[in-house]
Amino acid sequence: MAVSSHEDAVRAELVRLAASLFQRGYSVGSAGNISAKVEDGILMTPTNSCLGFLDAARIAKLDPAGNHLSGDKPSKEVFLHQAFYETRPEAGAVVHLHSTHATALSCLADLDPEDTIPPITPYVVMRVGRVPLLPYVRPGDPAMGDLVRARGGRNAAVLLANHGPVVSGPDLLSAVYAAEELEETAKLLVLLRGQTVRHLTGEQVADLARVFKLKS
Ligand SMILES: O=C(O)[C@@H](O)C(=O)COP(=O)(O)O
Ligand SMILES: [Zn+2]
Repeated sequence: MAVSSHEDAVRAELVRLAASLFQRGYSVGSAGNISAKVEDGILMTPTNSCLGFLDAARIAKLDPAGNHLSGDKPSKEVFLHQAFYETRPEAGAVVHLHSTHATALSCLADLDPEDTIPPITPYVVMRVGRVPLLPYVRPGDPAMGDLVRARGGRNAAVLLANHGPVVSGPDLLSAVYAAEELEETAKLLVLLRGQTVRHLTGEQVADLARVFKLKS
């Protein structure tokens, strides 16, 4: 199958960024999966692959309807990724990790399901936005796609209960940066648990949204 130079570049970028996430401990073993749109479909990490050691030529390719076209068998979370692309036309990439602190937050029984990552710093507002908690379903369950669709594309990122974060962005680099920012903020929130925390006010969040033209 002929591969465009744009697709070649996206494959190379996916391998590079996934390895960087792995090397810095944002993923371990074969946890996590990443996808990115190309002209005629979606590239997705193969199921059971390690983000640290991807082979660009073996990355799975799906058509826009989600049918497997080439490469290794795609991640079992294909429904999750597809639901982001369906509900957020501006999404060009989706990153799912089991990064430690965001996953720790996803296991807390007293988390606000509408606002799991409250606005404690401007950058998390700018990069990630509001992050709801989606109820637990088994990894790979098509119901995960329905849960994402039920949010109607309002959120660039979600936390999967007792599982981990999922972040979308206009391109791979933006989605990876947002996933990193979400994890770092989750770390701060875990560190700050039990302390009285000053959150940004609604006005401060609105000011960021206005100045940086944020959608969610
Ligand atoms: O937690 C899981 O099992 C998946 O969500 C995951 O992170 C890795 O699954 P594959 O992408 O199918 O390897
Ligand atoms: Zn997972």
